[in-house]
Amino acid sequence: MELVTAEEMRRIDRHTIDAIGIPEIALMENAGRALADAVVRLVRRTGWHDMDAILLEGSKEPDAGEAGWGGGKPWAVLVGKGHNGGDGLIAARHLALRGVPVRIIYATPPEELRGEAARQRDIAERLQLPAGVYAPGAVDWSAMGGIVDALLGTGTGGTPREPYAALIREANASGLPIVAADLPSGLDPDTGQTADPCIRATLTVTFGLPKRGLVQYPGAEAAGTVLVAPIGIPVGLAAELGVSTWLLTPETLRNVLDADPDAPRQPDGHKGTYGHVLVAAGTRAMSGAGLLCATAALRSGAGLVTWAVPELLAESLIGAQPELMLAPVADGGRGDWLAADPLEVAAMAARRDALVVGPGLGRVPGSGVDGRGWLRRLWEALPPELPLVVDADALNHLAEAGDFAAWPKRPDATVFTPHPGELARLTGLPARDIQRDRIGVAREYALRHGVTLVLKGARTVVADPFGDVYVNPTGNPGMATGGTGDVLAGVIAGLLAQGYPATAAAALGVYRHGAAGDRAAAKRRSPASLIAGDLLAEL
Ligand SMILES: NC(=O)C1=CN([C@@H]2O[C@H](COP(=O)(O)OP(=O)(O)OC[C@H]3O[C@@H](n4cnc5c(N)ncnc54)[C@H](O)[C@@H]3O)[C@@H](O)[C@H]2O)[C@@H](O)CC1
Ligand SMILES: [K+]
Repeated sequence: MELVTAEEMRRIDRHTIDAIGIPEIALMENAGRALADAVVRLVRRTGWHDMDAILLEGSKEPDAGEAGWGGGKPWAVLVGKGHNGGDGLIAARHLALRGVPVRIIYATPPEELRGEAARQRDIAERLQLPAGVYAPGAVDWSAMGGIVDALLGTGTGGTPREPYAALIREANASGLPIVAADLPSGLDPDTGQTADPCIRATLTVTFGLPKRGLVQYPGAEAAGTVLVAPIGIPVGLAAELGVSTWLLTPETLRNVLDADPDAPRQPDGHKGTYGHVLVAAGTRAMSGAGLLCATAALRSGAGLVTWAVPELLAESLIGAQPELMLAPVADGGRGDWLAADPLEVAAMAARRDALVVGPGLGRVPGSGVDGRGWLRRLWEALPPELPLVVDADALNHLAEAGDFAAWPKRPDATVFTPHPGELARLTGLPARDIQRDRIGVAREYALRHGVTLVLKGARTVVADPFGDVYVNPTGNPGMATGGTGDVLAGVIAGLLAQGYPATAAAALGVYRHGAAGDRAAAKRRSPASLIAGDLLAEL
């Protein structure tokens, strides 16, 4: 399923209306009706199984409670002056038709509505649906059962102005369930940034295709549960018009990335069939990072995993995970990576099917060892087609080098897995700016540097070197704990060794890693007690 910007949605709507000839009013009618249908299901508790709209992956099913929402009281339908307001007016009509009482509240004088929205205003008036114009403090919210937010949609620009802002604040403060039309008013549809104020919806019914902002935080939180309602946009039109951002679902993995998440193992396969990973990770203070990474590579299905470690550590790690092979690297008795010869690591890697470098590599501040030179020598000595995952401290070495743009390109086989702090060091942008537009920044970096970029954090973004982006819905806040990144790097390396192309390996890896985290969290009393090692058994 594609994720669209407001501009892309406008292009798709326009094409459907102008080139295909489906009248605008038909799309709007479908939208308003789907919105009403969702509200009726919450009021009547009739369930979601037979609904046309689909629950967006990563969204929880809306909970209508024991009694259903609204307790028989009218629903306040908040109407803005654009087409989003038109959707609200159509929803109000269908709610009334189905026996749910409504009160239309125009944010601005109804004379200001134009086009289709004005036509819906006139229809509502002829049907004598109760309506009034908003005045601050004049709405008795306690008399309402719920709220439909049809104030602002994809035509929003910037922070809601008055009187919208005051109305949004009152709606949020009412404590009533809010169902947003297309997106919560105040949400930036492209980036997921929320204005002050922004509607806090319990449920969002989005029309045609999900907007990017609905799956990126904090927008994902403001949207609540997201239902995607078909409104008559032809299947395949988004792809035809060049949309290149997807929600990472099993269908996306299968149909866009050709990576079947449930692919069976070959009945006659042997350990050689599934590739051999070399893990260069772990140092004296952080041997666990290497162990988690290497074990995760095994759990991802790689046939063989060799864990390279500085020689001094090797003895103490014997038997730590019996399925792993250990490869001590000469370290002059110092137990750290930067004392090891990168050419020796490259030679070891050349005989394997994938290399992951970075977890627990150490930065050795003040050691006098030049981390920048170390990583570049490794990079240049590796066979250019050898699949490579660069994680954690290796990314920091790369950032310190400062001249990565001048390094030789290895576009088909390189995956970087930074969290926002590491990407901040790589790009020189403040982490805050990265978080404000994770999709945009990740896409730009991957395109510019010819790598597959995995930007970690809630709703991990995978960007490939050709401009395609995938947003992962799996995972939970319990996974914000040391070591989960090491597990992810190992999983991706394991998939690379099995022959998945870089982007498919990265996408399948983040999807499975998040799903493993969700299964592990479900088994614990609280997700907060999750530790990285819990993920291994769930992979
Ligand atoms: N174009 C189409 O074919 C369809 C559009 N649909 C609906 O139409 C919406 C888009 O409609 P519009 O493009 O008319 O835009 P909106 O209805 O989102 O909002 C535009 C109106 O809000 C005002 N506005 C913008 N930013 C504001 C701010 N910060 N504070 C206060 N007012 C602000 C504008 O002046 C304009 O009057 C979609 O979100 C969707 O709900 C659906 O009916 C489906 C079909
Ligand atoms: K809205």
